[in-house]
Amino acid sequence: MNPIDSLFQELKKSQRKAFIPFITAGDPNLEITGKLILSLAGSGADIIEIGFPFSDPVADGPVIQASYTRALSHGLKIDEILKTVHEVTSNSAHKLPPIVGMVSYSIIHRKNTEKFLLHCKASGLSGLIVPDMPVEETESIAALARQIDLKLILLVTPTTSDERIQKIGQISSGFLYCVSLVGITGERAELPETIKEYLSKLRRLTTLPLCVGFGVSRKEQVQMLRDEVDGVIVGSAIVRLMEKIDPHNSGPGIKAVSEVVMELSQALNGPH
Ligand SMILES: O=P(O)(O)OC[C@@H](O)[C@@H](O)c1c[nH]c2ccccc12
Repeated sequence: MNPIDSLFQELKKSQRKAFIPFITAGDPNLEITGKLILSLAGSGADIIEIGFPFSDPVADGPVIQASYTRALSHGLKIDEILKTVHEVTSNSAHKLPPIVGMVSYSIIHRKNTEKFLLHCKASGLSGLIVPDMPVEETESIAALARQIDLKLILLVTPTTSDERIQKIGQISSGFLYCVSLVGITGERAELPETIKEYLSKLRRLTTLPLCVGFGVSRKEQVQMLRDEVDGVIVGSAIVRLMEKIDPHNSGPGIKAVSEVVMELSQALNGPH
């Protein structure tokens, strides 16, 4: 069984929710990405989302764009990201949380799609989040992904029509990425007031686990969401701290990232 499916089954039994931190691959370098994965795994991450930096990002706010720029400034290659994931997942003495890649369709499209998906799977990724998949390509890629048991996680937003939500719900697997707001990634002081209605509408339209991302950075926001969702995704609040990691002395910077992850995952699953 795909590790994402077993995770959500286990969480459901113990009435827990998935905490999903996002980090950019290669910021400040891939060796540190490997160390961050291990550190997040020990700090309460239930799934780890790894962003594949892209020069023309989709929906990314300034914090994540800057992180992509830092990563790409050293000539980062997609194959090297997958190599790092493979090294970390195959060498770890402990069971790691499932890792999903956040990959623009443009990256997939530039490669041979089938080969790329197989390479992702063989490297130890459990799924891919593709935020900009063209509707016409979706079904064939979903079929390929299904064949090799790689989850294909698609996004819905507050402006997606009910009809489309149902369609996306049928094609997606693993979980549904529920974008909390209309806009780009980045920390927000407030989440939309209508978020609970939006989530209960999604519950009626799909049986997939619902994970909410965009704008979430505070304990109070995580606590407000925890009864409505199956998981929470946090990117910018974590990536903002990655900028401070000193590649020559990465310990303190990695610790700072992990502390935030621990705090937020405890807010998600700790006592009310
Ligand atoms: O940064 P935020 O607001 O916490 O949102 C999560 C998000 O960063 C991460 O899932 C993500 C990064 N880049 C993306 C592009 C599209 C969709 C999602 C993403």
